[in-house]
Amino acid sequence: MSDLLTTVRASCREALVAVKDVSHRAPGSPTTQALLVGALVGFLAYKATQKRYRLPPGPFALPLLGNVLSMAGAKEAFYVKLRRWAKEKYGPVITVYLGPVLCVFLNDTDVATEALVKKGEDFAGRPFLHSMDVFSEGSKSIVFADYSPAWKLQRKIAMQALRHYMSGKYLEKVVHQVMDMVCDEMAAEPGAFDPHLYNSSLMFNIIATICFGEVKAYGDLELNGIREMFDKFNSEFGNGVFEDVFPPLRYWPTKRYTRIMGYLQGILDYLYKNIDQHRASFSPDNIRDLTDSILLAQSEAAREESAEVMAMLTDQHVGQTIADMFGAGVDSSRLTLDWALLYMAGHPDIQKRAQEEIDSVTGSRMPETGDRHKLPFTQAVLFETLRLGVVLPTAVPHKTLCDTTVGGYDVPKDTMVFVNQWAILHDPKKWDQPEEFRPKRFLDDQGNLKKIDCWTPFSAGRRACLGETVAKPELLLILACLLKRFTISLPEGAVYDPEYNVETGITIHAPKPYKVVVHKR
Ligand code: HEM
Repeated sequence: MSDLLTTVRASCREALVAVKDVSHRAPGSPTTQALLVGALVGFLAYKATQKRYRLPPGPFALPLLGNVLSMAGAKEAFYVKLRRWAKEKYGPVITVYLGPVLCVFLNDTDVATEALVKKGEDFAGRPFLHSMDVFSEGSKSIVFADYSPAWKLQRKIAMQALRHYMSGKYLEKVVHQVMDMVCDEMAAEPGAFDPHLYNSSLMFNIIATICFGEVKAYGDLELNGIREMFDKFNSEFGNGVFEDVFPPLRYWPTKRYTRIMGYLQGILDYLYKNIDQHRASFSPDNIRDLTDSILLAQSEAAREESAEVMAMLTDQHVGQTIADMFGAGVDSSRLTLDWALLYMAGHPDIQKRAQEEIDSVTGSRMPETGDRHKLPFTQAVLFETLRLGVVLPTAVPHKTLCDTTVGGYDVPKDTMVFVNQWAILHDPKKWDQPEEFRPKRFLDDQGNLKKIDCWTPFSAGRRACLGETVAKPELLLILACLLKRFTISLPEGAVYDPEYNVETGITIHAPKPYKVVVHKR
């Protein structure tokens, strides 16, 4: 490894000398120079790495851009292209260069399980991404922190708080309150409408109430502002930002990057305003919500733990834990609801069967969290939605913590590793007719829910979704309440088109905008 570092360092020196020379003779804009430095350093590091390791196969990488041009294109998302490459050319483990950065994509269940479960610790890191490091105030969030004692402690505390405040009767009360408001607004729609806005309002309000304790009115201006910033972030971030893969660009950022960081700063300002208000009125004898619960954990640790532990639980760690609830919890859940409503509108027979099941269990009352195990078919509808509409198609990137292997190939330490969840959950070898919406695949002959090992929308291993155990009951309750109140259909004459929106890049798998009509039941 030290040989490799020496080679890379020498290559970097050569690259810098070369760039100085180029810029001396043909001075360009700082951005051009930054790109040249990044490209040359990356190319030489690429050559050095290739010699040393038996890397997984992959497409030819251009010196300047790696494979980023393959990510562009209006027809096919990159994760779909990768599955095609895996089948036609390279097999399930593929090397791709995002600019100069070496990345490995895992495109089937077997190699993903080998990496995430069997060699869990080798693959448990998170890569350094400049944009996310700025947003997470130095990688102090659970999602973006590297594998470390600080991350473990933060994850443990957040899990305890989530179990308390995002489950059982508390969750049910919040969901019922928010759903009543949002469903009334939906019912007042005179005709067909895009449900995304309602699903977004619903999820932002639920998470904000769980975190900050107060249900906001429908159309609350502050929450709407935050929702808009999330939407703008999603529509601009797409396949990521150049600043993450070409370090010199960070000193001369692009306008898009500056806009994206502006949205993220707006979100942080909102969160810190609420957290500061909680701190000012905090009392350990009156824990009001999830934020208070995390503040309590922090104050208890301050009494009992060493300075070393407290350095892992600063005010910024607390703020970033709340940011995780919004960042990781809201988008995934609201997009899952977007897919669910589309599938329901496109499959009236399946919707009717779920409604019959819900009615038979709940009678004249609204569904409750305790009904969960009596609703296997409705749960199967949710599981199939999470499979087919896999909202985080490449999950969150991992990083190798040591030199390791997967699928018989070498993966050097510090490699960025993506798990192609979309390919795994659409794999024809594991799923019969994977493009079909068929909840029955999750039921056994007696109609009971069955466990399917390759169903991994929440990923697996050490970095698996922290929110899985709360997201499933929460989304089931929301879906059951929606189907109890409404029958959802496509507008007259509309054609069912469950296609994904290719413009959202590799980070998000969302349906193309569509409209529905709701009929009160
Ligand atoms: C439809 C709902 C959801 C889906 C499909 C989903 C999926 C995922 C996936 C695929 C990951 C990446 C795992 C990996 O790196 O291998 C993740 C991470 C994470 N999720 Fe979720 N998630 C959902 C809801 C939630 C909710 C409601 C919360 C919390 C309120 C949450 C909190 C987190 C956190 C904190 C992480 C980072 C875990 C870590 O790095 O240790 N998620 N989620």
